[in-house]
Amino acid sequence: MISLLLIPTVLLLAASFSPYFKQTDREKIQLFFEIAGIGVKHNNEIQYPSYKATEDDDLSTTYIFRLPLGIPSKLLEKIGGVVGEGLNKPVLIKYENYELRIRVFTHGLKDKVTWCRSMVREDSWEVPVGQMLEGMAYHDFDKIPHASVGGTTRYGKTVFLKNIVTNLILANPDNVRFYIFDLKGGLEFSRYKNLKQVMKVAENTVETFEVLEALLTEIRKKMEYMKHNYITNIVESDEKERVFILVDEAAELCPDKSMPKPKRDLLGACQHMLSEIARLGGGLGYRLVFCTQYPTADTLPRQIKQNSDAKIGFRLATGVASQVVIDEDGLEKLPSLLPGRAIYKTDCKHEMQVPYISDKHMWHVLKDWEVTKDEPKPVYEVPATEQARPSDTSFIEFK
Ligand SMILES: Nc1ncnc2c1ncn2[C@@H]1O[C@H](COP(=O)(O)OP(=O)(O)OP(=O)(O)O)[C@@H](O)[C@H]1O
Repeated sequence: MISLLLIPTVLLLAASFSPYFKQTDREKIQLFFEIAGIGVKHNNEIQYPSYKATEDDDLSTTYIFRLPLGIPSKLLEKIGGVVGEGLNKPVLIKYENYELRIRVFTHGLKDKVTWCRSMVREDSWEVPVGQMLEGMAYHDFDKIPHASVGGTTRYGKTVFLKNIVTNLILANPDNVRFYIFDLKGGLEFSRYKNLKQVMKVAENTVETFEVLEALLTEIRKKMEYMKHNYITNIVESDEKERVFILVDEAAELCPDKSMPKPKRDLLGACQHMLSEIARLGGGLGYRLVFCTQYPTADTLPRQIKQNSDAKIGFRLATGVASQVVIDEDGLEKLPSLLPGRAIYKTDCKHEMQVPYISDKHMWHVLKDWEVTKDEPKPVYEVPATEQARPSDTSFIEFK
């Protein structure tokens, strides 16, 4: 029989401060198991996780316990909360093959992490998304092409996008292209027009429609080109170019019943084209980052969300809004008045502090890429020299 007596936090805290409790973290953890009933009852005897070993590193101490047979994962999920609250320290829990690892960190997340050049990973499509307890987390756009981002106004979405642009330009100056949809009137990204790697900054819905239409045509041509050359995914080919489509304030593209029909149709078409880009573009080298401060089923279309295997959420007002962005509660519990604090979710979930880059710092590192421009680059054309190469072994063949 399994026994779980979940005890109030106050009891854990009382235990922590009791005179009988001047013990090491390891001994306290062992006691928390007993107080919280984290164990398995077998033949009238409760078996708790038993201590095996301790490992130290610069950031933390990890206590390793052997788990009793038959302990349910639901019970293990609670250990992080129980031990974290009891020790009043940040902890991370891992369990596998009846081994439980409780990593107790010396420090919590920093309130601010300043971006620096050493965070750039040259020649890669990896971008630093945030400082976790364990170190910096990188998002690899070649592994997960699309990301959706949600968060209340002034909590760091635009800074996050600027972080992406800066890192990618420094990492791949000759191979990255950007299309930026700055639907808050071009306030934030207007100067980016002058960057060599930025093809277009669309500042209103009409421009957005035109650019998306051209992009979709380009994507379809590229699809034909790749089919022609037996390339199934750009990542497995010699093609180096990647195209980033950044949308800042997707809610501006949301049709509303109160709008005149032509405007509704225009916005509906924009949303549809973005969904198509999310659906078709990943394998072809197009990466979509879609941000909104008003996450609802209307502002974050289903197809875009389903194709975004990375979700980044800043603080939101309610659990319902959090569900829209990261498919679970949690963003409403992030600290208020702390911009840059986010949850990054792929196949697992981490809380982190997004690196902050000021405009001044950013333009200092990007100044070499500011150019005078005449015309935007044409849409993708199949190069005359690049015809079918069925014998080229670096490409994957359709069977
Ligand atoms: N990662 C960060 N670390 C520290 N401070 C940050 C961070 N990101 C943003 N900030 C602070 O918060 C302010 C607002 O950030 P930002 O413009 O990115 O918000 P936003 O979510 O895009 O807001 P809106 O939706 O209104 O455009 C910044 O000017 C900066 O002072």
